[in-house]
Amino acid sequence: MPPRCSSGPGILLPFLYPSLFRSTSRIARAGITTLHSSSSPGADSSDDTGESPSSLGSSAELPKSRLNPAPDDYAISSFADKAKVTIHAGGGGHGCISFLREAFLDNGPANGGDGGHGGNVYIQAVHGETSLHKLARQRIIRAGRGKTGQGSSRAGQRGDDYVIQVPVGTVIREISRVDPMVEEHMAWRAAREKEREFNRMFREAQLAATADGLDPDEATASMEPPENPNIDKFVLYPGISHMERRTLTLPRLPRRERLYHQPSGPIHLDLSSPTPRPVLLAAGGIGGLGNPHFVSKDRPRPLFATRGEKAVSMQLELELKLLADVGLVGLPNAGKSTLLRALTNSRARVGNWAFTTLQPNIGTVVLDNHKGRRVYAPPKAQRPAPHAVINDARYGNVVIAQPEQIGAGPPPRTRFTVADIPGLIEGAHLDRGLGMEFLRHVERAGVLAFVVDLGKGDAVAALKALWREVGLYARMREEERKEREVGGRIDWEGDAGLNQPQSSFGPGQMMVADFPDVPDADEGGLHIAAKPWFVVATKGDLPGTEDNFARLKAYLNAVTDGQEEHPSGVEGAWTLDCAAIPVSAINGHGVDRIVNWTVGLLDE
Ligand SMILES: Nc1nc2c(ncn2[C@@H]2O[C@H](COP(=O)(O)OP(=O)(O)OP(=O)(O)O)[C@@H](O)[C@H]2O)c(=O)[nH]1
Ligand SMILES: [Mg+2]
Repeated sequence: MPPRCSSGPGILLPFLYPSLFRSTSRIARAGITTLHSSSSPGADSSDDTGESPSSLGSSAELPKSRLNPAPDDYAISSFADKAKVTIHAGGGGHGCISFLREAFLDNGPANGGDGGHGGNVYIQAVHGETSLHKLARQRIIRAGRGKTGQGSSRAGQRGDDYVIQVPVGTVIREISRVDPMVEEHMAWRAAREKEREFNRMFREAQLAATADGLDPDEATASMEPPENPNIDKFVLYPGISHMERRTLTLPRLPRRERLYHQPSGPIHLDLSSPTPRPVLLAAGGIGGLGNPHFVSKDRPRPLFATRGEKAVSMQLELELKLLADVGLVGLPNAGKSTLLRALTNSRARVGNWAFTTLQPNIGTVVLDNHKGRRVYAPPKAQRPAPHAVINDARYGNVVIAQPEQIGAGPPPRTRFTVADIPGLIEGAHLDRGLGMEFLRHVERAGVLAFVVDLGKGDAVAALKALWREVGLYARMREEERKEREVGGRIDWEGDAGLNQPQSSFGPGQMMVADFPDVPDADEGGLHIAAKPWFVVATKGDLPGTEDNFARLKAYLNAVTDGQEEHPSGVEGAWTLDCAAIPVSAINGHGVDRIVNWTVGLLDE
């Protein structure tokens, strides 16, 4: 069979099984030579060395190198993809009770300052953050409390806001919330009810006494009135006596507008793109009013001020779904981490046993020389069109942009990220092994790369097993999503292209993107199966793997041609060009072709 990939400049001939390649490809591939290729001499060039690939032997016989490291040669990453945090917005500071005192002025006017407002807690998704481990350790987050007002009409300082910075791709769910204002309001209603009941009984007792010819005041003297229901909302002058406190007539609380509106719960945020402005989670309490606010003709020297509002606190669950461009999916010990090391500068742990990788690793494939200049610019014809129209009923008829509005096409891709997750085993979707925990990281990858070990059994069976797990997981997630009531989907559009005027949003206010709804979940796992994918047939250097690769290749050709169904069994899954790329990651062979193929799929 002729080679499947086009042999343009920059693409080297398949090094391992040249006879198995076709000459045409349905997807135009960008011809890119990575820096890694130059740093891994001999890559894709077994002809140069004259060495037969099959004679390279197993990893044990190979000299130790960056791609065949000792088990202890790896970088420990402090990574956490889940965190539970309790956030406390800052309470408002109390108002101050104070009077002007000056020489020759004994009883000056009230001059207590207002309390400061409490700080808010915001969340913001930013590039640069990669893990939730700091939050997982921190566990409790408090915004600053508003300071109490001071004499001489000095207002208290506002509490400091707290902005939680999370990686892009974090999903935030509210588990529980305590809103003291709601509790206070309920207590106030109960106290007011008590007061009304007392007033009714008091009136009845007085009427009864008058009817019996008794002194009504004497008859009701023993009846003790309940405390003013508003008493808890005021700070009283410290020198006030118990009796004064009982007889104090407190004014109605003035109505006050909140500066920031507490978002109603339960909060569910999906920060799948960087948030240009922080999203408000918990609003701080309003500061109390100083005693000058209560001065009146009858009450020239108010001996009280109001308390600052207590603020809301809530428990949140954060879950990070890494947003890598490519997700490596494979059975344990297939060679995923070695491949990641070969593709990127990652120092993921490699070992000849299952479950070497316990946490996801992310690596970046750099396609330029770090200075913006591409090592190899893809031909213009292969670049994606500068405009795109999604004409799909599920998304509505969304016209993204017209070419004349954009002018030039998108800037050429300079890098992409690869996620290596722990190996999957049969039943991973049922939480066997470590797989399911980490499958969510590939859920959002643009392209899936199935890493299949050619030296270990039938590659087709391995691929089908992997797809089965991924497909079942996808279905499970969709059912989960269906069950969960998604209150509101928050997304951010950046500063441009908003349907709502920017000015209508105050700083830190929540903004619901004017996107069409997420397509309904009832797709039978299509949200993963519709992604472009390919197979990395690794350990091609091992002897006797050629037949296995040939079978895999034939099977994938049949899937592409529609003679075989998609390995996940999902109807309508992506089968445009199902490729298998043979590599020997441990020798750095075939890595360029993976980069090349991936860029083609990502830019599609
Ligand atoms: N001969 C050969 N051995 C390889 C190749 N790639 C990986 N290996 C070996 O296979 C073993 C497993 O490699 P890993 O990269 O740790 O495999 P993994 O898929 O990340 O494994 P888990 O993290 O356990 O899922 C190691 O001993 C590697 O040296 C290859 O291309 N050729
Ligand atoms: Mg690994």
